[in-house]
Amino acid sequence: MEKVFEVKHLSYQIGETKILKDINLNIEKGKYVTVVGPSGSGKSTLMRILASMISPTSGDVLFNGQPITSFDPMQYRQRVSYAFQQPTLFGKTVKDNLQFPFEVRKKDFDESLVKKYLEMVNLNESYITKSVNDVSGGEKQRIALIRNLIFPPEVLITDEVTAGLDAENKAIVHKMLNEFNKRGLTILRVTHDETEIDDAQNLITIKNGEVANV
Ligand SMILES: Nc1ncnc2c1ncn2[C@@H]1O[C@H](COP(=O)(O)OP(=O)(O)OP(=O)(O)O)[C@@H](O)[C@H]1O
Repeated sequence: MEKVFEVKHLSYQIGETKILKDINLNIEKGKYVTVVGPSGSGKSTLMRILASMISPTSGDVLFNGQPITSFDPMQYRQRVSYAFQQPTLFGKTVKDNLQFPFEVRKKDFDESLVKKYLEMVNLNESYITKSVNDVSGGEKQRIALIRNLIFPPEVLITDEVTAGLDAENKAIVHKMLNEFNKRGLTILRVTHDETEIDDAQNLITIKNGEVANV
């Protein structure tokens, strides 16, 4: 199997505090990997490193066989997309957010495509013109998620993106992500959700900054 990520002897520390300790792991292309572990164990830190938002103190991360440091950050972000634990919407309207993926790619806004994505996460087309102040936390999460997917990346990292959703909307997000995964998207999902953990095909457990299983 082809590896999308190879993590070798990766450590991360802040001052004297060791947050990640000698992490070694491979992520295979096309997998749906679930990352679990106690609060504060280092899951988000590891995901932020894979998303190239922070650099490890030591060790290497290869993306498609190349060090992630060798990629242009803007290009890398289009290939490896990170959906935050607490998403923020920027600008004034939902449209400002969903236009952004087109702007960074210098493409014309495609309203019908955006409407299709909104529908996928159970939001009707009227959301396009809504003010960012008038959408709920769970709606924000779903809008931020589709912002990551309008132009599908090669890898999607989701950090507890279903945490604030009710059962119906959780199921909708699961279905959407499963479909993207079936079409080839590699997904790394951080979660504390028992159902998501029970359903997981590939589990990575992080404990005290270390991989507890591979
Ligand atoms: N910028 C920072 N400065 C100081 N400590 C930090 C920083 N970032 C993370 N930490 C610490 O590193 C440890 C790991 O944090 P991290 O967010 O990676 O954990 P997590 O496993 O994702 O937790 P949770 O499940 O609660 O989201 C925690 O003890 C946290 O307090």
